[in-house]
Amino acid sequence: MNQFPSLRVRTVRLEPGTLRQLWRYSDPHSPLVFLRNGDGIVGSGQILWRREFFGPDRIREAADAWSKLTSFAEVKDRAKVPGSGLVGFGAFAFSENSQQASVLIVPSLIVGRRDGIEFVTAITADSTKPDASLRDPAPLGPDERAVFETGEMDVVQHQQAVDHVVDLIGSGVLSKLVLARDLIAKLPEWTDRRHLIGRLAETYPDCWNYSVDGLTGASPETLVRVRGREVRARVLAGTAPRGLEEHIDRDIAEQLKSSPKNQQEHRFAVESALHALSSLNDYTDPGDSLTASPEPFLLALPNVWHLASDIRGTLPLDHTVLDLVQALHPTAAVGGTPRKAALEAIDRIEPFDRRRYAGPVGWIGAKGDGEWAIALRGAEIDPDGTTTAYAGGGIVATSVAADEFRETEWKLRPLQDALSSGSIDPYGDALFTGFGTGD
Ligand SMILES: C=C(O[C@H]1C=CC=C(C(=O)O)[C@@H]1O)C(=O)O
Repeated sequence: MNQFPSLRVRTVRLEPGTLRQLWRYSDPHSPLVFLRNGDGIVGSGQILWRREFFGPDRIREAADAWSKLTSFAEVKDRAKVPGSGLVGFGAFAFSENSQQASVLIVPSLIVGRRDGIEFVTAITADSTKPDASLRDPAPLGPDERAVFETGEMDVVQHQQAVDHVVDLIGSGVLSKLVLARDLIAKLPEWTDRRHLIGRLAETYPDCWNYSVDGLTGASPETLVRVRGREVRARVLAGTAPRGLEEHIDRDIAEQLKSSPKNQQEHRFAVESALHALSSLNDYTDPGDSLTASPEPFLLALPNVWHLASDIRGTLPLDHTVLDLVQALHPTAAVGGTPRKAALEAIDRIEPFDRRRYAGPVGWIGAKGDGEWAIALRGAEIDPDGTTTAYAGGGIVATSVAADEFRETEWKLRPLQDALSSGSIDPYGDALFTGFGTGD
């Protein structure tokens, strides 16, 4: 594959209402999907360009490679909405020490929808004319389910690790650390993976339904999105389960909102995002201000409540969304505070490579715009069907190990339900009268 082929790109608009559920247009075995509320983009056809990146400079190198590739591209875009024109799908490893490749991928065909505008993008790398006609999605194949088993960290190891982190925090080395655990399953190779995405999209429509290079899930957290010069991020930290009965559910939400432990966990995450974004821009121009929600609000998902804060800012001149991804990753919603000490401790304490769990997943456009989620509530699904799901939680000084384990169970539900037998029941047995004693 030529390192930097001269891509020819054509986007045409479709008659509104032409497209079916977008995930159906993806490849059954290697879906490329980035959707929310039914809008977004799906790649298929041939992989025209794929680059892998490793190590501490993986995001910067990807940004450089993307800017070279786009400088050679000829783009005719008749839709001009986010996701139309030339787009690269990407997923980055959480840790600079990961063995897992971070990737940027350009497929030959992209189908998308945004605010009622539907489009097809065709791309060629051999100087032939791109044919932007819509192809029917492949018929759905087998829908096999998988059952999860304990991964590298069982309940006892997890609780010991939480206690250890609480001790580290007590000794003043850290203020917060996000500790994760894993589950393993085997999805039969012949399974049509679109079923999994379809179920996630149906149950968690407000989340980013993503699938890039085997990394698949439904994440509620926007790392960063850029449209023109407008920058948005949504920081999540602080979690409680949903209650089945309305009054219990409301009580749980109120307890979450007034919980000093969760508020503290949340504050660290917001501060880390604001610090990263302000490091790129001096915001001396009043039109370029950086603002965050004055206080966290409650975000309801089918399986959990979160404390959430929205951040708005302006893209510094001559920057792209990947520059912001590079600055932000990892926020203290998935790493910790202080960042460096937390990352070293995560590498030491977790007995597995996070791979791309909790890393940035999303897309970048030819002009440097794009949408990136944090790859949460998901799994790495290898080509042979080996599936590793991950979930973590923020540990602070007052964390209690048993509560932290339960929290990872709620967070594993989206993927477990979508992959295991039986119909999806996002509430499941999450009928609680409280959410722990960690305050
Ligand atoms: C690390 C995860 O969630 C993060 C995002 C929201 C709430 C979190 C928390 O309450 O700990 C985590 O910071 C995960 O889902 O694996």
